[in-house]
Amino acid sequence: SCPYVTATNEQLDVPHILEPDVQQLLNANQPNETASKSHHPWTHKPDCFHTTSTKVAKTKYCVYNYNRVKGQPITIITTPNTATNIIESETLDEEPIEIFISRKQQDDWLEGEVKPAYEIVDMEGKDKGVVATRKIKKYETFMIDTVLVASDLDLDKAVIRAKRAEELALGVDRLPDPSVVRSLSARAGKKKAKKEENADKDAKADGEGKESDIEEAVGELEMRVMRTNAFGIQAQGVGMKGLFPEVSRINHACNPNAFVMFSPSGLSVGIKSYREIQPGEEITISYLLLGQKSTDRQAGLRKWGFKCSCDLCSSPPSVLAASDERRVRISSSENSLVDLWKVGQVQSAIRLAEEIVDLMKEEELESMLTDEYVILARLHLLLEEKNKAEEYAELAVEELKNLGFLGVDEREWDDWNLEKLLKTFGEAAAAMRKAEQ
Ligand SMILES: C[S@@+](CC[C@H](N)C(=O)[O-])C[C@H]1O[C@@H](n2cnc3c(N)ncnc32)[C@H](O)[C@@H]1O
Repeated sequence: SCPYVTATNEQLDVPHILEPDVQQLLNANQPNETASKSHHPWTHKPDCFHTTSTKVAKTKYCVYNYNRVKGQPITIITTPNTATNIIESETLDEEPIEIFISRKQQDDWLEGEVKPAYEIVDMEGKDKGVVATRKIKKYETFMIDTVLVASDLDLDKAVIRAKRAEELALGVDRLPDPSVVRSLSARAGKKKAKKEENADKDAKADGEGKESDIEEAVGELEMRVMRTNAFGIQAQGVGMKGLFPEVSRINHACNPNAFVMFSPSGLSVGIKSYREIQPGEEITISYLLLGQKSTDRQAGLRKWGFKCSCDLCSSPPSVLAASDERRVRISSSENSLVDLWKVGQVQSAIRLAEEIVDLMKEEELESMLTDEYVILARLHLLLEEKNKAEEYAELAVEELKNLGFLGVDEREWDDWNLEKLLKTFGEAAAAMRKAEQ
């Protein structure tokens, strides 16, 4: 299988370099002839419905259920075309473990040599969260998860809410264990607790308190779970909301200790640590692009419907202000750097890039450094300082390896040199090309 993975919460535009390989992988598989004869390979007859909004083109959507050969089942709500693309690419049966961890690690995992790294626990003010049960090494991939419910983003505009809720509920019903989804709802948990409390009271006061148990409309609970716990994914180029049973329990932090990598199909994810994590420490990822200042982060998280209480956001005002100042300086310096480059002030651009590197380190934004290293390599090349350029290229490649962007096969790491790096990379290279024009 394809060893490459991509990430969303990085600044680098890695998917670009990966595209040819991913394409190869997808084209290698022949269309499934039997798919049209019955509802095979789906486990149930797809339940289809149409656009209700007059503002968008009339489109057919269906609820598809599939029991994987390996791994967990999946519900997909999308157009027949997208569903066919997904099933024909055979990505539904990809082996996430082969994508995210090396052969050696796989053997250790399968032989039970690697202890489970985390557990899901109650978390003050955040319902549940994930904490480490052992030391997690820096850059270790310690969690692998596969999407259980995937729902086309276009549905939101195309179909009225009640219909979406009804179809979502049907899709969840058709899973072998619908409670995996339903138990993700914070309110479901509370409602259950309340019910038990009331049952107690009932026993004592003969039926009192029953009125507090108001029934919800069909699918409301599932809609809430998708809103709170699902993440954005891309499957066959289509934007979807994806519900990953375990990853969905990881809370957000603005300075997280872990991050998400997506498999080429977008349907599996690996969670990898940015730094060493101690037993008992909460595992966090960022729901946002890294590097933003606090007001922008809070605005971004409002869409998720919560106010962030992570360590950085709860730090004293002076600490938060200092962090914001550094972050604002990083982004304004990045702009100035491009301007300096444009007018050929290479020395000044280098000084600015070095300053950005220092600021990113101070802000513990090491995962954003690759771009800066690529820029520094290019700038030094302009001054014909080949050795310096190669030094920075090595730093960039090291960072990419650590973050998992170069895949898990160590044999493929060696041919990453300055030339290949500059040819293939990425957002930094594109920005520079623009500046050079
Ligand atoms: C993807 S879920 C994470 C798991 C969730 N705590 C649970 O028990 O299902 C996202 C929700 O967790 C809570 N949450 C996550 N990160 C948070 C943070 N930094 N501060 C406050 N609440 C947070 C919010 O309620 C948010 O809507």
